[in-house]
Amino acid sequence: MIFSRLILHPYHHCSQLTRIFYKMYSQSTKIMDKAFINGLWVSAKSNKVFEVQDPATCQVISTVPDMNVDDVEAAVTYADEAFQTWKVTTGKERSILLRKWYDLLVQNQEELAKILTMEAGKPIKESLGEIVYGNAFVEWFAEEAKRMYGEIVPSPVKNRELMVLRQPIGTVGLITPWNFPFAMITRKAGAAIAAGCTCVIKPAEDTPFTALALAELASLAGIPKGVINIVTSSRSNADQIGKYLCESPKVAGISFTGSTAVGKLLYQQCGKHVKRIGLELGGNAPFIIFESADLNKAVDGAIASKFRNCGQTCISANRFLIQDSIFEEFVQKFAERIKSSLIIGDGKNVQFNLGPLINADQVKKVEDIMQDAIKKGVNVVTGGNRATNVGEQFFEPTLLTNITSNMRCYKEEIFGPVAVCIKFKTEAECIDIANDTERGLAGYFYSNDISQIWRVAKNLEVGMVGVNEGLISHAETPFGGIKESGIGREGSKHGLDEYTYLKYVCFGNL
Ligand SMILES: NC(=O)c1ccc[n+]([C@@H]2O[C@H](COP(=O)([O-])OP(=O)(O)OC[C@H]3O[C@@H](n4cnc5c(N)ncnc54)[C@H](O)[C@@H]3O)[C@@H](O)[C@H]2O)c1
Ligand SMILES: O=CCCC(=O)O
Repeated sequence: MIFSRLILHPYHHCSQLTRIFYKMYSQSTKIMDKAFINGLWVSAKSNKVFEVQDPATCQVISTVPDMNVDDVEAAVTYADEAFQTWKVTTGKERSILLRKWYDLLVQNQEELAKILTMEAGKPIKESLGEIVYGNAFVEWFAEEAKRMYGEIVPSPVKNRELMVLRQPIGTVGLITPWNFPFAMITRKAGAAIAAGCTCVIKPAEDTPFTALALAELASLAGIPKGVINIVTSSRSNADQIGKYLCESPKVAGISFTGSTAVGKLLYQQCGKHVKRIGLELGGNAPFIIFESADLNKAVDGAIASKFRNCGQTCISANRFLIQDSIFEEFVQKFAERIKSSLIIGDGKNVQFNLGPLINADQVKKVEDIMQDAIKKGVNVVTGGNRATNVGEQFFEPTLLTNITSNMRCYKEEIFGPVAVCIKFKTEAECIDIANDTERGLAGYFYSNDISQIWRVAKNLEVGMVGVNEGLISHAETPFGGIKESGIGREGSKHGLDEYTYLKYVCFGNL
């Protein structure tokens, strides 16, 4: 059915997008095996490829080029060439092309969601949610492209006029994760292209297909060759590609979303060349429920925040902090909701709303964290095991109490469907626990005490706060963290800042 919809699509040839579907949904032997450089679909210079698996079935979907530093060098050269003409386009011209891209993304959103579910395992409804969310960045930056304002500064001396221009920084390297393989690209590339930059994008090895589909639609929208390039690579080549992007004089900046360890490495590599870098790294979000909270609303928020993408979200609730007077009642309601509303299975089937973990490493990480907690005396209220009856990479939605501060689940970003419930007595104690981490991405709390709401919103050491709300991300608002969760902001009117620099121009002797 999908395939016939795409045949009717007004594309002039069997597009890349169509070929991906052909493989996925008709069991054809045709494979989608190309990266996208300078407007062309290309193999790796080495001709090497690597396999990408469906995390729900562990079956190979297809192969893509396993590119290395030779390929990324070519991509950067083309992107740099394209920058020479792209940087002099007007904001309005860039806006029109971004809008065309957005329109095509919207027209293809159902198909894009299916690709996303296939490679990331996200339940299909949630994938559609990510596509809609990701598209909103392209729409937003199509509008912002026209508003890249400079400043006229009143001169403190006579005979001078002072002006501040905003200019694109150049070619940028965008390195993206597997957990939001679509929206993390549109959030970065939408802003970069709007600002007049060109991009070399390295998608995560687990999820290259949504990136390739995005490039196909960008090309159909008329975004010129070289402005968007996608370099696919296996994990083993990621470090040399990252290093090249950080060190090449033709790359003006890096934007990265992913683990704190890799973010720190890229920061170091960029530091050597004083290169611009935006980092959106791991979180360890507290989700606090105070005794004045509406517990039913808190349970809604807890489910949405904890189990979004099976817990594999940088802003997922990682530690539930619950005031002692309502601890038992909240835990009971939360456990009941987990059992009654989360249905684990292959997300291609609309009846399932909790998918697999992305890969074997992620399953092992969650299992190890669980084993450590069991050894140290945790109480498993529900779940706690791999759901091998469903598939190799599925993990039961889990709720834990009796947490102690020496457990890994107390300190680490779990990135899985495991909810950790910790009791506290006073607001001060809870703020201390919430802030007792080197991370500072998001924090959530439920309260109906207005003074407390102001105090806690201000005292949480994070870049984003949800008050009586568990889902907070929008294209219109600044996304980013403090402490070791990163630097810079994405989305919102601040999103262009990462990709522009200010140039002060002094007109003298007038
Ligand atoms: N902040 C987030 O949204 C986010 C996303 C993914 C993973 N994580 C965290 O990271 C943990 C591990 O996941 P992961 O290993 O896939 O994340 P990762 O940081 O290793 O991977 C993210 C991206 O970085 C690339 N990469 C890896 N090593 C690189 C290097 N040396 N130089 C340049 N690029 C490199 C990967 O190929 C991928 O594209 C997760 O358990 C989770 O805690 C966070
Ligand atoms: O996990 C990273 C991104 C999540 C979001 O944008 O809400």
